[in-house]
Amino acid sequence: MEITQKITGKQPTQADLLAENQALRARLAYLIEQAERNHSIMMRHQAFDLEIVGASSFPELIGTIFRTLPVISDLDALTLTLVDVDDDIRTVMEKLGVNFDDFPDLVFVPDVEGLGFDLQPGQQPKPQLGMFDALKHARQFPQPAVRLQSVGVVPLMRNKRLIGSLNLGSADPTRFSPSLGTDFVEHMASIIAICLENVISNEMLKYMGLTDALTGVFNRRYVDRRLLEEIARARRQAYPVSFMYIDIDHFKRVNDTVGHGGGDEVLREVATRIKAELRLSDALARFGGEEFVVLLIDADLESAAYVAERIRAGIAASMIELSHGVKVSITASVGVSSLSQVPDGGKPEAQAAQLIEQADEALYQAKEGGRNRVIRYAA
Ligand SMILES: Nc1nc2c(ncn2[C@@H]2O[C@H](COP(=O)(O)OP(=O)(O)OP(=O)(O)O)[C@@H](O)[C@H]2O)c(=O)[nH]1
Repeated sequence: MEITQKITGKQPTQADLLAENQALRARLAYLIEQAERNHSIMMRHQAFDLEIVGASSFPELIGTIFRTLPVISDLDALTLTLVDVDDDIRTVMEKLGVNFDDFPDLVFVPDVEGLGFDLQPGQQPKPQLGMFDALKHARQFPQPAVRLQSVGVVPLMRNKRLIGSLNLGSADPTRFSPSLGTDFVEHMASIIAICLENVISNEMLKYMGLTDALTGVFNRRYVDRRLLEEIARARRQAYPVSFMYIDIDHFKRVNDTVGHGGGDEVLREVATRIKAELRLSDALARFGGEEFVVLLIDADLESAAYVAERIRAGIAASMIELSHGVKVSITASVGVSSLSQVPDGGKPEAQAAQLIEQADEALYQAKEGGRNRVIRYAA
């Protein structure tokens, strides 16, 4: 009101006051709307933060990020790049059953240079906001669904270590401009980085607890647990489950000839040869010593024995060359059993024990029968 008076030098009319009042009301309504929108964005981001903090596995976390963040942040593209030295993350996750085909927007690079930040010694990389450049951003956005115009590539840092980048894309050219403040995206990236590091560490621990350190295949704990799950599932869905006991013949002699280190190399090679004959759904484990077991899903005794024969032949097919050049000839005996041979009814624990016992019994017969052979359990 005062302003109107000063400028014009005359008393405002009622119409002036009304117009001004209306303008102020409109401005107020706009500000309220803005505040409500910001509040709603904040609430959605808070809910998102809670959701990702609560994720208990790698696929759950990645799935939540890809599903939720583009919606609450109104993005046309969202991808995540992770530094994966020596493919460790990928290998472990695949072992734990993660299917990376489910996450086409998850990109791995072998080193921090692959992230494309301008890395200066002693300085933390900064978010890069600006126009989309198909050449420069091809790695971050391998297959954008829409024509991107502007992007934000935000570093993911943990304890001053660059672990990846969060890549935000928009079809709006003004969305990510270099002059835009980066506090918000940096905050978001820091929470995502913490969650990623936690979940990856947990998955690594889980993996170590379920695998055999020497050969990298599963251990007994894993098979015991998986067997119970599969027996329960096989009962519900009525598909066959079979089990195989594989024992290297005269392994003591191998150790005596090539030493314990040489014996370890043989164990690793045997694991590789067994794996080459298996399907992704089968589980290979080392039960300790020179014994391996395989849990075959959706395979009856007949087909399990067929796979067992291929494994036996694969182990015996060629000599194993050790790192110091010595070659050793190896054979293995195999016992096979199938859940269909286990009496129905009983508890899954009892059925699992019986399935293992029957394969062990068949293995014993294979050894007795002269080794280097496959025997099916016969009641
Ligand atoms: N190198 C190596 N040897 C192992 C490991 N665990 C067990 N062994 C050896 O595996 C051998 C198993 O020997 P036995 O159980 O007597 O059986 P075998 O000599 O394979 O004879 P058959 O099974 O009857 O054909 C022993 O010499 C163990 O020391 C391991 O992790 N590394």
